[in-house]
Amino acid sequence: MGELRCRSLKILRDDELFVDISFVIDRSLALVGESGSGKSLTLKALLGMLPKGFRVQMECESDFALIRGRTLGYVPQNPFTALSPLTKIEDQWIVATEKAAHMMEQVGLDAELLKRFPPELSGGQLQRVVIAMALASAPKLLLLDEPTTALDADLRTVVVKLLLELQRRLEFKMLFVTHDISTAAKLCDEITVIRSGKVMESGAMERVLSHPASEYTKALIEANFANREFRK
Ligand SMILES: Nc1ncnc2c1ncn2[C@@H]1O[C@H](COP(=O)(O)OP(=O)(O)OP(=O)(O)O)[C@@H](O)[C@H]1O
Repeated sequence: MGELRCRSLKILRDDELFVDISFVIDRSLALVGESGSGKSLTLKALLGMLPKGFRVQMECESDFALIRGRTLGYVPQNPFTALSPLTKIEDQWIVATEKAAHMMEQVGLDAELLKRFPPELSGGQLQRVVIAMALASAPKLLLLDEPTTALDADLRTVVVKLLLELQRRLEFKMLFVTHDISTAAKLCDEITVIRSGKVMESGAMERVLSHPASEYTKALIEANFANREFRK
């Protein structure tokens, strides 16, 4: 599968330009930036889910079309709010329902959990359910919106390991949107740093983390790794 190359992705509302970036996703790209930098808008633009009043101008090339629920899987930010608490999980499974039990097993869950209501599952289990749902249509690209920030550090590590293992098995690309550089570093090969809707720098994860080209990236890395056990 070839790369997804977005030479230009612009998001506007009236004449105001919110996002104006370019990026390439080969295997896995982390789009990193502070709150309000335009990460969620970018994901929503790719998914065709921009809020009312916003429009996108996109020049992207890939050997697959971008279709939500088919070639694009989406893992939202918070597993606790992603599903309705009052409906059994099996009744919230919309795409590829025949694969629900199989996908639950793929993410290491007992298919019996499909019969439960979301509040009867732990945060980690819920996150796995949401990932299983997103992968049920065998997407070419999985879009992840800070999927681990609502989880504690141990669970975050488990989810990252699971995603890497699933990627090896199922061969999808990942676009991981986050302000958490340490998790991004564990999950992605490459990184694009954005600020106020503009690219500050991009490149191989290791290179950018060890030799950031911009002061902004340097500060972001330092803030991120302060009080962390990472870099061991
Ligand atoms: N529905 C909306 N209406 C008006 N402005 C919006 C809307 N959604 C986003 N914005 C604005 O667009 C900019 C980018 O927002 P976006 O949600 O993409 O940021 P983000 O990088 O995902 O932030 P966070 O990490 O806090 O989720 C911000 O200035 C935000 O205020």
